[in-house]
Amino acid sequence: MTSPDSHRAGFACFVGRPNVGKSTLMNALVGTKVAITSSKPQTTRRAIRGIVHRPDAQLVIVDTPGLHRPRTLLGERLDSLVLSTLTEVDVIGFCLPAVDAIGKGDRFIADKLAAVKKTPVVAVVTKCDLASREQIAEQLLAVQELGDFADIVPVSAASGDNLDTLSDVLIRHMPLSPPLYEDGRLTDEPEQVLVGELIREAALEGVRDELPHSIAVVVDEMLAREDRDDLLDIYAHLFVERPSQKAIIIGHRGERLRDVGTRARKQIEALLGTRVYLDLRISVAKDWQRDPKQLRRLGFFD
Ligand SMILES: Nc1nc2c(ncn2[C@@H]2O[C@H](COP(=O)(O)OP(=O)(O)OP(=O)(O)O)[C@@H](O)[C@H]2O)c(=O)[nH]1
Repeated sequence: MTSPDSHRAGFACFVGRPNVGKSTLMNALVGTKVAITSSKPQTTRRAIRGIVHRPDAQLVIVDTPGLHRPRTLLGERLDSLVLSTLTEVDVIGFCLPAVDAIGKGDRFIADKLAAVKKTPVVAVVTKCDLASREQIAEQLLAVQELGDFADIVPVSAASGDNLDTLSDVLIRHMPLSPPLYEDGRLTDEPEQVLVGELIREAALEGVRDELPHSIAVVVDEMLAREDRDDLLDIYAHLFVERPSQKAIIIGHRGERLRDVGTRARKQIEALLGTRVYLDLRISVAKDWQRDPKQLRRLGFFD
């Protein structure tokens, strides 16, 4: 047993270009599915936390959206969210896939990180299961050239390789502190937000490239069915920006939307451990990404 005075606890976040494996890595560290993943870039829009509980330490992970150059109002908000997150954590994990050559996007982020002087940065070389030993070795050298990192750790979220080492390294940067959250909690994200993310994930499956950024989900209500303790009624709205997108989501005779609802419901039931009735509506919120009022309504302002 670790003595209470040597217990460490604190916050870490992962940054990196879209699609470098941040969400998958956080899920693998925490050991359950708390952030959504998909092969489409920029699926993460909220700081979702997962918590790694160990006898000697508690590591609270804040998952940040991909840091990228702002294009829309939504993009700008994401970036300011990322930058404020960076100064509030104890350590930053900068994710770079083993298989991609370091490019402009990575340098852009490295420059931003260099400006956040207070927070130590650990470079995490991700997706090592896809790379040869030589490729990994070369990438480690290339990453070393990219910036001044406290450590460089190669990992694979898919195979689980080196995840314990990564936790150790991140925890080394945590202050001495008793646990910040009660034992057994994996996430402090309100259930409603997680439910919304699962619906969005189901809606994103199989849609074309331009659509992902146009989909937002608002969970209006989650209520236990009267006289039943095994059934939860969930009322949610899917928002898209244009009528043509609405038609795509609905599909032929509503088949696609029904399918989205079924897949989302199964995921939600698995998450909450109860049966769920999901009432899913779809609406057009014209150009919501560029409209501050709509953004607020859809939950992108605090
Ligand atoms: N083979 C392999 N694939 C991985 C690994 N980690 C992530 N991936 C895949 O890479 C893709 C992107 O992963 P995400 O975790 O969604 O990436 P992200 O950086 O969170 O992406 P954004 O939310 O867009 O910022 C998904 O298809 C994952 O399955 C890994 O360790 N090995």
